[in-house]
Order: sequence, then structure tokens, then C-alpha cells
Amino acid sequence: MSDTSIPPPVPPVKMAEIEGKGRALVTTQPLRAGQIVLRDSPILLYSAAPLLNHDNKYCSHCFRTILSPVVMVSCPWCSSASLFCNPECRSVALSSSHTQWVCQALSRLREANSPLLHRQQDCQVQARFLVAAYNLAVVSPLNFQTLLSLQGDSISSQDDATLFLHSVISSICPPPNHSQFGFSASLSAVLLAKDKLNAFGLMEPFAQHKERSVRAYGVYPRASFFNHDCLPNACRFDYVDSVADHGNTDIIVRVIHDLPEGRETCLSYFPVNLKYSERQRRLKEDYGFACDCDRCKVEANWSDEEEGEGEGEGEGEGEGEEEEEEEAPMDEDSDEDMAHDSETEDCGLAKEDNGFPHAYFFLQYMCNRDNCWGTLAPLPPADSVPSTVMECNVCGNLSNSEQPMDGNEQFH
Ligand SMILES: C[S@@+](CC[C@H](N)C(=O)[O-])C[C@H]1O[C@@H](n2cnc3c(N)ncnc32)[C@H](O)[C@@H]1O
Repeated sequence: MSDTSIPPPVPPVKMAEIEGKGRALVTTQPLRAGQIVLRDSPILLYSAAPLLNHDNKYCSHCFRTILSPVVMVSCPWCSSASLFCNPECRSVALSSSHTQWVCQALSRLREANSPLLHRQQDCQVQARFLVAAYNLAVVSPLNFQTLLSLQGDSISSQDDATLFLHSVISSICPPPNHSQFGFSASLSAVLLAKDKLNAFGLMEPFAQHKERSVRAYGVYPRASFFNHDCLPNACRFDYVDSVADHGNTDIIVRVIHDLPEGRETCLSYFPVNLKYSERQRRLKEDYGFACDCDRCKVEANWSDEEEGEGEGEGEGEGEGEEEEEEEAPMDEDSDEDMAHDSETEDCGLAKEDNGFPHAYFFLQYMCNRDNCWGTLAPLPPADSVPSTVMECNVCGNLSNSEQPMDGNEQFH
């Protein structure tokens, strides 16, 4: 019998409307550095690989790296074109992510005469998304409704790329007609807009000398409400190759430092080391807004030379995907006020207001491994005592303020 006298715990963040930003996630209580604010499971996952992928090393359902050929199984219909890490994963996939229609659609889209094979990988991956989304409409109408409720309705159905994708799918592999949501160019356009603004990239394992790419994209219903800040106060972790039975594609968002109640919790949609002009360009092109965060207010006045100083040139991770990163200790205040902001002091953050007030942030919260550019957040606090161990959300490295720990050691 359950004890009804214990109230359920209050979630650490709640949704709120913020003028000029739409929906946002705001803290409901003071939070400690490292505290988990959200664990979210995807309603939709799809591969980031080209349609013809002879080098597939990930499970087509859970996207774990396939380590053991002994327990690996293939699809009963398309055979080795879709591999699963074990029979259980395949069994779940056949009634959810890899139904007979998905299997047929992907098989036809990769046939030799498919017009998609001559298109760029991005276009092929968008086709994978549309197939996954129209399949969701049939296997889980509720989750499809949730997808439709996310931000994004601006892509015109007359857009050439959208029309092309829609016409290919409609001629080669029209979705089953028992979805209540129908199938149309305008719905395809709306779905592509949802994907562009909300999909998170689950990355391939970090390797210092190799450009890191996305293994799969996922749409996460609650994490989609995190807005962007160029110095974020939370960052996102995933553990796709975790051996846990369930939830390996969940994303976990932790705050980077202490936060007061009522504070908006933001991620960075790409690595924080990007220059002002590059950040503004990507936010405008990919997300449709001009960023007016405290860091951008400062850097907007920098000369080209100043822009190049202090920040790395590393490129981001996936596309509309989000990468994660850090936080802004500074909030509503002016540049000068930042140096005296009491919250800044509470958080133990820097007051180096020398034209580059966020230098301390980079020192404290940006991974210093070559070519990583990940964000560091403390491990979750134990009994409200913050951990001194920092975890990088890109390479997984654990370190304390003095001594880096074993780079392979990961927190699961
Ligand atoms: C993943 S959604 C975030 C949740 C969204 N605000 C909503 O209402 O559903 C991304 C969209 O949020 C808005 N957004 C995110 N960060 C913003 C910011 N710093 N300033 C203005 N708008 C922002 C943009 O419209 C962007 O395309």
C-alpha cells in the first residue's frame, strides 16, 4: 500500500512563458551545482547515417554500439540493412520504430533508382526523419500530438527541399492511411520545422583526432523547452552506450552551478567557444532568432580582432541537434553590474570585468582536452553537498579542480 501522506517531490523546473522567447524552463527552488533538473526520454529517434550505410555499427533501435556479433540480430525483412544489438531490441523495434512500413519505406528509399541517393546526406537524413514521424502518427498518436505541439511551424510547404522530400515519399512509400493526421506536403513541412528546432543529436564517441559526428537524432518532449543562452547555466549529458537495460537514449540535464529559485535554465545549442558572429548566424539560420543574452550584449561591441581572442574555433556537433553547454552567471544586468552581481558572487563565479567577463566561465566550465570544447558540470550533489568532480558532456572526462581523472572513466 502506498503512503499517501508523503507529497510527491516538486520537479526542479517548471514551464513558464518568457516574453520574446516563448516557453521556457524555470527553477522552482534553489538548485545546487550538478543537480539533475531533467531526465527525458525520446518520443522519436532516427539514424543520422546516409540511407546506404555499409559501415553501420549501431543498433537500429537503441543506437548502442554493437559490440557482440554473437547476440546481434538482423531484421527479418530487410536483413543486414537493419541490425539490432539483441533479440529483445529487435522485438520492441518491430512494433515501434521499425514496423513493416518503416522497413519497406527505407528499403525503397535506398534502392538504386531512388532519387534520394544522389542527394546530400542531410536530405537523406530528413527523409529518415519523415518516415519516423509518419510512423509515429500510427504507432503512437499521443506522441505524435506531442511532436506537433513543439515549437516550429514556419517552414513553407512550398520550399523546394520540402516539396522534393514529400513527393519522393508520396511516390515511393506513402505512409499507411490509417493515421488520423493524414499525409500532406503542409504536414511534412510542419514536421520538418519541428525537427529543425527541437531535435537533439546523440553523438558518436569522442576521439581526439577525429571530427565528431552525430549517430542519431532524437526529439525529447520536455527538453525541447530549454531555451538557448551563449553562456548557459545547465548542460546536457547522454550515455547512449551505457549497459543499463533501459533509458540509454535518455538525456540528462544538470545545472552547472548553484541557481536561485525562479531562474530560467538554459542550454547552449552548440559549443560555447564559437565566436559572436558565428553564434548569431547559426541561431538566426537554424532557430530563427537573434540572441540578446548578456554575453552577446558584451561581444556585439567587439572589433573583429577582439572577436578572435580568447575563444576557440572548434565546430559544433550535430545540426538542429543541440549540443549543450554552459551557463550564464550573469543575468539581467548591465555589463558593469555583472561584476557586482550578488548571484555571481553566490555562484563563486568570476568578476573579471575586463571586456571579457566570461573568461572565468571558460576556465571553469569548458573542457581543456584538445579538440573537445565540451562543457563541464559537477557530478550530482550527495546529501546537498556539491561534488568537486566535474564531468565533461562531450568527452566524458572526469576531473577535479587540480587533477584530471582517467579519461575513460564515465559516470552512468
Ligand atoms: C527548442 S525551442 C525552445 C522552446 C521554445 N521557446 C518554445 O516555446 O517551445 C527553440 C526555440 O525557442 C526560441 N528561443 C530559444 N532560445 C531563445 C533565446 N535566447 N531568445 C529568443 N528566443 C529563443 C526560438 O524561437 C527557438 O527557435
